[in-house]
Amino acid sequence: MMHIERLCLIGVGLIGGSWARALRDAGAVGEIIGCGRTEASLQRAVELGVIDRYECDPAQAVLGADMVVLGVPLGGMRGVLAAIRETLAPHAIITDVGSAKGSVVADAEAVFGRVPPRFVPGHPIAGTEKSGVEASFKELFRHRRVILTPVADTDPDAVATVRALWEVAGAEVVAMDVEHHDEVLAATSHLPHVLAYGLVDTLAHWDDNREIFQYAAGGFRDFTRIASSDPRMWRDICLANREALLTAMKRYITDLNSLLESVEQADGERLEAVFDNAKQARDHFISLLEQ
Ligand SMILES: NC(=O)C1=CN([C@@H]2O[C@H](COP(=O)(O)OP(=O)(O)OC[C@H]3O[C@@H](n4cnc5c(N)ncnc54)[C@H](O)[C@@H]3O)[C@@H](O)[C@H]2O)C=CC1
Ligand SMILES: O=C(O)C(=O)Cc1ccc(O)cc1
Repeated sequence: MMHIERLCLIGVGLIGGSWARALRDAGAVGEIIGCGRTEASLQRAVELGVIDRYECDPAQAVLGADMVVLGVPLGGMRGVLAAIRETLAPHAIITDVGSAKGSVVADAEAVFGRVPPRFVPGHPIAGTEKSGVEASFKELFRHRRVILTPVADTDPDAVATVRALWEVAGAEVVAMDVEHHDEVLAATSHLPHVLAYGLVDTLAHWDDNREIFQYAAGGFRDFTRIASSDPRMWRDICLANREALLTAMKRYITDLNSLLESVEQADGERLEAVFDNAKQARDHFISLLEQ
């Protein structure tokens, strides 16, 4: 099995913490050094056994590391890369878990002049609406997909190592190009989060006493769970994947306007046709997920 002697995790939260737990559980790592902004949460990560020790300065944290995982929000990636540039070991593999990939690739280019060959951009398509190391758990990536988006110069050995470490955590790894990743995720993840936040915000403005929320059924709860996600993280994702998100939002608005027309015109046939098509598409993809 793949073994990493010293792993440095910068940003010890839900995603980085869950991966660290899974790697440790499988015996795939020797030592895990954490790094973050708040000492109290790093201390907690040590108590939980997620990391062995921590450093508050990223430049110190990466010293001697064979692998560096960037588990910070997208808005923090560039600063962290700049901070570790001088002290990173030449053989070290770097990867990240950010929800958009074009922005991380641009950050690496800005800091290093080009994407370093041993930098493997990655994105686990798994998570929850919770944040922080307390919410992390080792099974998070089991039977979930992880997308790696290597660029032309990325070292195939580094890709193979990152792939093997996700597989240790139970994930299924696929490779995709950066632009395609950002378009697909804008449609399937970033747009739904914007819609959930937007809907809850609209209803909250509508009724300042929040009375209507008392009468919300299960469907409302299902639809809006993701509006409990971390607002700063989602601000960063929307800004990082602006172009693709804009395209997805415009498409959705066009279709929503057409639904509005159907309601306005009391066009039951058209409403039913849209709902029927949506139900078939969803039932199909859910059945694929459950296979
Ligand atoms: N939450 C989710 O469901 C998923 C999140 N992601 C991505 O994973 C990354 C991390 O997300 P989570 O683990 O959910 O967040 P989190 O909030 O649980 O963890 C992030 C950690 O990074 C630390 N941090 C923030 N800025 C930092 C900086 N400049 N330097 C060092 N540490 C810093 C925070 O204190 C926190 O401990 C984000 O880029 C996000 O887009 C990817 C897949 C799923
Ligand atoms: O909470 C949920 O269901 C999510 O959708 C989690 C999630 C958040 C961000 C990602 O980039 C990937 C997955």
